[in-house]
Amino acid sequence: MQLQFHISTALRVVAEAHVAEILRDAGTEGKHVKAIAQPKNLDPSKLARILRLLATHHVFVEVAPNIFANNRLSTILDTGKSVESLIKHPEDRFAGTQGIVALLAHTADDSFKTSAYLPEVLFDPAHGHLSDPDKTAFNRAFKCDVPMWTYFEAPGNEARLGRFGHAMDGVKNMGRPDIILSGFDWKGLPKDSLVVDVGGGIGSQAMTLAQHHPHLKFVVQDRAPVVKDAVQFWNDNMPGVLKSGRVELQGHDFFDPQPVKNADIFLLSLVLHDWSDALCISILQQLRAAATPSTRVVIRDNLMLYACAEDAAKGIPGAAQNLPPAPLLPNRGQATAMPYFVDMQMMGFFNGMERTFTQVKELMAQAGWRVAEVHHGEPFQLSQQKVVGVPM
Ligand SMILES: C[S@@+](CC[C@H](N)C(=O)[O-])C[C@H]1O[C@@H](n2cnc3c(N)ncnc32)[C@H](O)[C@@H]1O
Repeated sequence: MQLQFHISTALRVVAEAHVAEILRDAGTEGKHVKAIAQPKNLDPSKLARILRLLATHHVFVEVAPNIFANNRLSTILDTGKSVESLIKHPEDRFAGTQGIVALLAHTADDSFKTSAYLPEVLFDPAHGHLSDPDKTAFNRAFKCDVPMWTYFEAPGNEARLGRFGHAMDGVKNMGRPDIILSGFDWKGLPKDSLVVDVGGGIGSQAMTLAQHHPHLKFVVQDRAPVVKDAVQFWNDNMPGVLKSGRVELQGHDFFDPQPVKNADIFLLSLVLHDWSDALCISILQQLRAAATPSTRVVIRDNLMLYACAEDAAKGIPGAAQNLPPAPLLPNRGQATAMPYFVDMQMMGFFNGMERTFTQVKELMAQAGWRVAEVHHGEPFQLSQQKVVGVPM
């Protein structure tokens, strides 16, 4: 188990060497590793060992000594672009893709390096108990003293910032891409209801909602440089929608007063898990201050379960869950380990965390929101849970 990290390294190498794209037309016969290594000038004998580790895990096939072919798992690494264009225009590598390779590259690079430094931070008497977003394992790994978001926006890190935006689209496409549609009655909202996607990234979730619910309007807010990247994403996928005004992209820092005062819904999708409790309360308070009596907040994050039984909060529609019988673990064990991995990422990147329902409910109460509804969804889908709040 303790050596599994080499798989992350190997996956990053093959993704950045465009191996799946090089092998696309080679079919089941495959190609010699010398030809695979050539476009990115890698040492063929080293690349062969990396590919062999992956083939041992059924990603790629070694069809004959040093000859490798794609298989079903390795084709997930194919961006669909030509090797020539990937090499000539690395800045466009993820544009128009499903973001899954961007997600893999982000986690095998940013997350992996960060995770390696987590023990150093946890055992540091000065930093181990802090929850500041600039005193993290990420800060140690990348030798910087600003939060990850600020670091990504610094000159020279454009590729990391762009990759992160597409990686969020990858998070969506890795599971059921329309998971945002379930667990809240978007259809039942009156015509022209305004959904504000706060910290919406390039707008992956808002786009799914906009495509399925033409009666809704959207403001997608994020940090200014992210919003700049979002323009192309919307123009490519929903041409004309920005021009029509149905969707607006807005640079906004969610720690500042919320400028939209007539929102029907404030959506916080995968936002609160990035922050400590105190900072989550600040974000929720800004939304509460801008809410009308009928505004609702929809929080989409993983709702964590203990690895043992816990009394679920009673009296709230949807809060109680059907748990599996023993000897299965109450949280279904390794089969649902993904949110626990994501939790480690949040700890390393931001001093953030994935929370239990009770923890989310308490944060909301401290910011003036009452939980009205909870949706747990299907057990094996990542980040699908939704908690709906109304002003207290
Ligand atoms: C984990 S991503 C989630 C993106 C999107 N909501 C989704 O579900 O795909 C968190 C987002 O929060 C944004 N963010 C971070 N700090 C912010 C701030 N102070 N104000 C607004 N957005 C911020 C990041 O740029 C990033 O796009």
